[in-house]
Amino acid sequence: MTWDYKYMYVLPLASLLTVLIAYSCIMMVRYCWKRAALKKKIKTKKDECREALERLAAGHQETDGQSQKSKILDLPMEKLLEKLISCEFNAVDVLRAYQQQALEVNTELNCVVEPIKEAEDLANECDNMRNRKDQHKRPLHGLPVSLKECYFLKGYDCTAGMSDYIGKPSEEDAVIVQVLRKQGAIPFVRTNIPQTMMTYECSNPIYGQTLNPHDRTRGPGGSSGGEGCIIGAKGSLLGFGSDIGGSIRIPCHMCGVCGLKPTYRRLSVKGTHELGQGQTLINATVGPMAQDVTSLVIAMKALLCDDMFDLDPTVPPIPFRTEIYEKTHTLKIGYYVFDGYLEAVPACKRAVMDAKTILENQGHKLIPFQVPDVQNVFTELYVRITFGDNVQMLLECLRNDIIDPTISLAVTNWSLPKCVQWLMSWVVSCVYNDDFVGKGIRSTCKTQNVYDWWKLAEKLQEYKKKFLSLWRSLELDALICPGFAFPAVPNGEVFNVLGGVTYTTLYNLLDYPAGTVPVTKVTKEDEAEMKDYPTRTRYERFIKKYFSEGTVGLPLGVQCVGLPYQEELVLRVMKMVENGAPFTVRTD
Ligand SMILES: CCCCCC/C=C\CCCCCCCC(=O)NCCO
Repeated sequence: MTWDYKYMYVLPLASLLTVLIAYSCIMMVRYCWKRAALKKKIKTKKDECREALERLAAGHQETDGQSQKSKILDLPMEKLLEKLISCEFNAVDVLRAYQQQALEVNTELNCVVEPIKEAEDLANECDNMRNRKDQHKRPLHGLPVSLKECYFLKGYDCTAGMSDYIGKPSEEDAVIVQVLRKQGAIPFVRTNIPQTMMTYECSNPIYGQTLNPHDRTRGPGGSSGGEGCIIGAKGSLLGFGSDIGGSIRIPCHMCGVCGLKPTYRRLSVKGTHELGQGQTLINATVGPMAQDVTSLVIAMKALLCDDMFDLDPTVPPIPFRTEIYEKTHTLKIGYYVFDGYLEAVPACKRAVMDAKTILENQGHKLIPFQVPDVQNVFTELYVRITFGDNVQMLLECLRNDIIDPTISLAVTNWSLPKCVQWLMSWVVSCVYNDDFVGKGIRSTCKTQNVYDWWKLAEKLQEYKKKFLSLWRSLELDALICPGFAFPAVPNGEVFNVLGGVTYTTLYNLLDYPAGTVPVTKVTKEDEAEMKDYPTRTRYERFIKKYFSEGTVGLPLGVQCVGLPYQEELVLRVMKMVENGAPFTVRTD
């Protein structure tokens, strides 16, 4: 028998193949095993939160019906506080009324992540204080407040919708939470967020999707969507959100509530979950959200106190300047209805024009304002900075996670090799007939080294300088502009209209305080005007589709903007707009 040389390769090849198959099988099993473990981890967390809510609901069934409930829920925050401080109402009764209301609205809207179990003890402590008559010293005595899930709370997981953070409870409360407690407030529920908090569709694989209180087929906005929703549905009077691109203002606009994004560090950000805290050019801020402007003022007054300045010495010790808020002199206010990139829909433009009339009727001078270079500023500065690590940090956090469908397209794109992303970005630019997304994608892979980063920081400074000199040349005190480019977006569709964020991101980039106040609602006439909305680009076509029908009655806000550290002036403008347009929070 002779050895056939052609067989000399068979054995090694067969062995190699066997090893490859075995390796693939092992990897597959490992992947499936990891995936199953991940699903279990998420389910366990979900079950824990659901059970906590059920326990709270069961507790309420056992307690007697509350005669005072509707009396409590009908009061605006200012009046409720008066009754709590004067001991006309018990903190425990008020807490129970709001717990019940939150549970009720949550059944349909899914805005609450979990209840805060310490609330009951705090309420009892409040009621015990009345013997010592100490309650007068605490401006938020007995007030239940809701918190976006990203605030650290001792003993609670702070996940931002990412399973990597499940089972890692915070060791300490956020500074804001500590100060709120010292001032008498009772944190009572934690509210939902989008996965990563870097989009405005409020959905994640752990807690699910939150719906808009005015139309369940649409979203509440985000990322503080749970807050917008619970306050808009009257399940909370005061809540706290965070904002690096509009996350306080977008849900306020879409849910018909008020909110303030202060200048960075006017309030302490210590103890809040943020991806990429090493990025310090554009910073996330925290701020209050409420049913009316007076409640925001009460919250700011209470928070800007020595306790906050002691607990976080990076916060400038500037107490709330009531004299600025209460001044009555005539203001010069700029306004615009179009920022130069995506046309706001007619309803959102009208909201600004309504606010303009309201302010003019109060004697103020309004002049047109033109935002310089907004599209370029978004792609070349905002995206390049906020995703300046080539999105590494975000991808690392999501590496072993289940990705929510609302962000999966972005995450898939970012996971591709850079050269493929580069090619894709040009395809996208052509298909969309719009350079916004394409440029945005290219921007996330542009920064290579410290030199690039410094150049970017310089460009940001230049833009800030340009904007300020325009502001100064017009001698403005404040600005008003659309709360957003459109009202609440149909569920699952935010990605198709992402371009709307230029209206809000601008004021994060500039670090100007900006607040959103509801002004009006979409009318039939606004909708009819959508027939002339442009359809040149993909975003425009989607906007036309989503907002030409089914939007009547949706809330619309305007943004009021001031120079850095002028929160009191911004609140004054918001209050004046609110006075002329009493918007009642409505739930259908
Ligand atoms: C993970 C999905 C990202 C999609 C890519 C979007 C690029 C830019 C859009 C910015 C959108 C900003 C929305 C609001 C973010 C915000 O303010 N978050 C609060 C964090 O505290």
